[in-house]
Amino acid sequence: MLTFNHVVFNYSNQPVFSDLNLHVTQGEFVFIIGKSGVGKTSFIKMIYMDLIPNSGYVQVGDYTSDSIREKDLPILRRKIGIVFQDYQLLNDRTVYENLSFVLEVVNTPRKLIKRKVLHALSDVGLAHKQNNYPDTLSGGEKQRVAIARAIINEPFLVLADEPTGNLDPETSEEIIEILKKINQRGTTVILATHNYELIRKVNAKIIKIENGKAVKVVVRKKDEN
Ligand SMILES: Nc1ncnc2c1ncn2[C@@H]1O[C@H](COP(=O)(O)OP(=O)(O)OP(=O)(O)O)[C@@H](O)[C@H]1O
Repeated sequence: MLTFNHVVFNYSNQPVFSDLNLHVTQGEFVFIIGKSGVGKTSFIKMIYMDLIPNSGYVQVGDYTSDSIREKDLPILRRKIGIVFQDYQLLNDRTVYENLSFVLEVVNTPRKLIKRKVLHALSDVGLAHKQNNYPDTLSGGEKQRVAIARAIINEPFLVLADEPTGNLDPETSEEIIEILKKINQRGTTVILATHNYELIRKVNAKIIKIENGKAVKVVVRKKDEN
């Protein structure tokens, strides 16, 4: 489903990945950890092919970074849901409109839009806030709207870049629970964080980025003795 094969990546004069290799299969929950500046955001951007390796390749579903065509990028990105630390909601649109917008741009019939928006909002427990504007929501609620937006096109993969970075520990746990629920339906979830507390809360594969490479990590879970 996702492969990084001998990926080398540098910004103009900043080396980031020297030989990154990893494989994720459909349905996995994967944490990408590593200290600040190690390249977690760059890693996520390589998955939706906003960044392309200098050498090696990234394969995502049916697409490979060294052969993907410009016109295929929107098709790939429609199949991937992305959640950011700062939510990236449209503040001049209601919660409903933030979600319906995503479906309108792909010409979804109006009747289906309503059904899908309400379904996605009830998945994150926010159907009752559909007419609110983002600035009337808490940080946790904003992130739940962002997750609803990410899953509305039924992606095979959800990428979350530090999704709990602006949230308190309890709210962070709620966000992780929602992502777990999405994962249990078969959607692959890849979550990048430097919050090592989070990783004890889910039975997940943990990959640490270190010195430009990916290293698998085994962590004892909180509920294990
Ligand atoms: N557009 C850019 N141009 C040049 N260097 C960049 C650019 N974006 C990031 N970098 C550098 O590349 C390295 C990796 O950055 P990246 O944002 O991927 O790390 P990160 O692990 O996500 O960090 P954080 O946890 O602090 O967000 C850092 O040293 C950063 O300064």
